[in-house]
Amino acid sequence: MNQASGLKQMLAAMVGRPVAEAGGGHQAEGLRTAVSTPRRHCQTIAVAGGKGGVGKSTVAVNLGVALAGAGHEVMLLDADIGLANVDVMLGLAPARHIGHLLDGECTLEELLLPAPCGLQVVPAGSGARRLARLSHGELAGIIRAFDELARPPEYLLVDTAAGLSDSVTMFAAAAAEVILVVCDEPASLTDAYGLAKVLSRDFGVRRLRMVANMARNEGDARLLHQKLARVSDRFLDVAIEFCGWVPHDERLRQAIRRQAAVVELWPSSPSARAFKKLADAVDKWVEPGRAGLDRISFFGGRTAPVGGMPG
Ligand SMILES: Nc1ncnc2c1ncn2[C@@H]1O[C@H](COP(=O)(O)OP(=O)(O)OP(=O)(O)O)[C@@H](O)[C@H]1O
Repeated sequence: MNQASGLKQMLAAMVGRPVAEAGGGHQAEGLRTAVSTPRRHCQTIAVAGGKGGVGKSTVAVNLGVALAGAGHEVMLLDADIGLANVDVMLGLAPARHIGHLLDGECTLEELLLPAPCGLQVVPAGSGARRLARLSHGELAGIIRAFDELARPPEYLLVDTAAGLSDSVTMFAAAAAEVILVVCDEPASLTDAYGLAKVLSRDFGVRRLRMVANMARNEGDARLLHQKLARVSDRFLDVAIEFCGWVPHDERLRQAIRRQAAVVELWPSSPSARAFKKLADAVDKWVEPGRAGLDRISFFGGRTAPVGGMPG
């Protein structure tokens, strides 16, 4: 079995199964989970983009703080495992990280770090080579751990790594929604297209959202979206919807240097206003197909593909 079909079968095998039956691989067996109680609906949104440096973590952090500031319960999983930066961006000092969860040394709830406006962060851990090379079973174990939260949040944001690794595709495919963060650079567009291609072709994802980051104005942001959507409409079986834009903003850089969310530090700055608008838009997303879902599942009702992995 090649690696890709192993991943695909892992996803297919896990849809809808209780944790005990998930078969997430022996590496994930050490996961300790908290006692679960009845759960509420949770919207899971992966923030991805393919290319490094386009602003994925910036969008994930500030969207998270904006949603939390609007009164929602929000968790942010730093899924750039092994190269954590959400905790650094928010000036948090995690004592434990995902590696401890995988080793069965703590529950997911014990990992949660309080961040501004009530946001809760699941830190990724940094500098351990082992964390950068997690197996499918371990990645699946992380995803399944959220099913067992005693108190699921309203929103779970997942900040994915750069590239097209299994970790990126698995976390993105497991989320109910994926935001592609794109900026006006050829490599950002081609990498976002590459990710859209893998998610649609190999994981059956039929809708993605796009946020234009570091745009000059809404017109430019929409043009960028049109460039991506035109190609994806022609060659891929996935709709890429425009869902907002964030201007290039020096205040945002200053906030990052101060290890704070611009939304909290300078709420009236252009980027903070854009993040609040984005949070409003996200809060209006309707999920008719998934209405009534009563548990956190990255899989959120999306079926994984069956049969052979396309070449
Ligand atoms: N709208 C913006 N205005 C100004 N600077 C920005 C904006 N968005 C992001 N940046 C800057 O771009 C840099 C990269 O951002 P960020 O770390 O969020 O990217 P990333 O896509 O998560 O990168 P990686 O994949 O390497 O983790 C940061 O220094 C950040 O300050």
